[in-house]
Amino acid sequence: MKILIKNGHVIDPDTKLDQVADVLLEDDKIQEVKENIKEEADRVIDARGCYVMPGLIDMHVHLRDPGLTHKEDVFTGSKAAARGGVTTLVAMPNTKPVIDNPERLSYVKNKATQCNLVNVLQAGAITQGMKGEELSDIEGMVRAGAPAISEDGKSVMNAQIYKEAMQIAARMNIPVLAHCEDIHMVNGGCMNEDTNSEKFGLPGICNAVEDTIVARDILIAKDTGCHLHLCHCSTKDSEVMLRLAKEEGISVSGEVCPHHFTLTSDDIVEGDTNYKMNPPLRTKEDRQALLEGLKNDVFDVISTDHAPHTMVEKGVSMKSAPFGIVGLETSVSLTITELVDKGWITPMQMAEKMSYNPAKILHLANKGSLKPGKDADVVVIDPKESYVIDVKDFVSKGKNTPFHGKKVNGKVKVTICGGRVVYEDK
Ligand SMILES: NC(=O)N[C@@H](CC(=O)O)C(=O)O
Ligand SMILES: [Zn+2]
Repeated sequence: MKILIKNGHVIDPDTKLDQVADVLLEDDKIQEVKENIKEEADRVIDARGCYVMPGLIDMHVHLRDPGLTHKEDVFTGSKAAARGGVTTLVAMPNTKPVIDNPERLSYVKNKATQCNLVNVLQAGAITQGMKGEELSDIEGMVRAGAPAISEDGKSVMNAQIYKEAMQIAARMNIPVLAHCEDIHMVNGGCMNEDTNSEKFGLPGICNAVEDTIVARDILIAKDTGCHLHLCHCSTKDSEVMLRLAKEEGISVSGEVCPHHFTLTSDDIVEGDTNYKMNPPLRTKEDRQALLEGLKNDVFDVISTDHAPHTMVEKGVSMKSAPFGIVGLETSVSLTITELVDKGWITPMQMAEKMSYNPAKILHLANKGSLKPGKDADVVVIDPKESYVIDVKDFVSKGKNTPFHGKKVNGKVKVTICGGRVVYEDK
């Protein structure tokens, strides 16, 4: 099976190629990338005017499987990923039960194999049941295929337990994906603590909730030598600390989610729980720092934190609704509209942050690259096509997004995973 992608703007951070060229895929590998490939192919894709990038890698997805499949499951989540140009995703372990042992990890792996759409990698929980008390079988889960460990949804509040986990992660050569939040300081907060929370009369979440744990986690990573990846950074001081840690040579990376670089708490529509996520939308100053940090490559990764919830669950007050919004089907458009079109990042940086860097952090040697011999995971994106985001078009079970009705530029046209077309915009 040969697929020839013709005349696209090929953007490959691995080879630094950034020009119009053709890409030939043979079976599940990249065969050749150059101008004017003459080869016969089973399928020819006209990519004129489109970016052709290595398939996107989303390091932060909640698939909700097992146990919470009314919100999402491996199949619907994989379909949403494919529609978003994502060919590899890391699923977080805050499921029911929590994925804290090799058997549960294999359940997700097997289900993903049956779905046969995108590459689903499952992160293992750091502590048993995510209770923060006893370490889970980290070695066993890594042997069963976990590319990382994470307690996402929470921080491991006991620093000694976290240190032991980081020592194991360092030994096993896997990153720790850190959700930074001092739970004692949240104190019932449901949005950022600022003039808007005062105006709405809602309890706030201060920046220190995130910042204190970012500082702590960087210092424990320094001590143990493990790679620390900071999930969903939202504050200006997270950017400062990540920058300083990198300057000091500590092995650390950080991600920003589209909602945090697009919106601030000023955008919150009173009572609309689609604006409730954790960490919360922050202030203009925080957003500005995130944009600068993305531009200057302090932040290595754009991930979605795709967090589906049902309308019923979300259809309550700001105080009692669960935190989280979906992201898989809007991240490419928001990244192009808010970052590329406004000059914050180049298309090459987009490919780095959405594919190449995640592959490096997760040690996925055959991904995030269009070099011949690498996996035939490719996304074709029309950066100029504009459209209005409509939750009715989502294939995810989750419709919880504040971006319904937003006009955006940039549309995923074709997603190819392992040499097979897994999504096509028609
Ligand atoms: N981000 C969120 O608001 N919610 C996530 C948890 C998380 O990513 O921290 C979820 O699982 O719903
Ligand atoms: Zn989180």
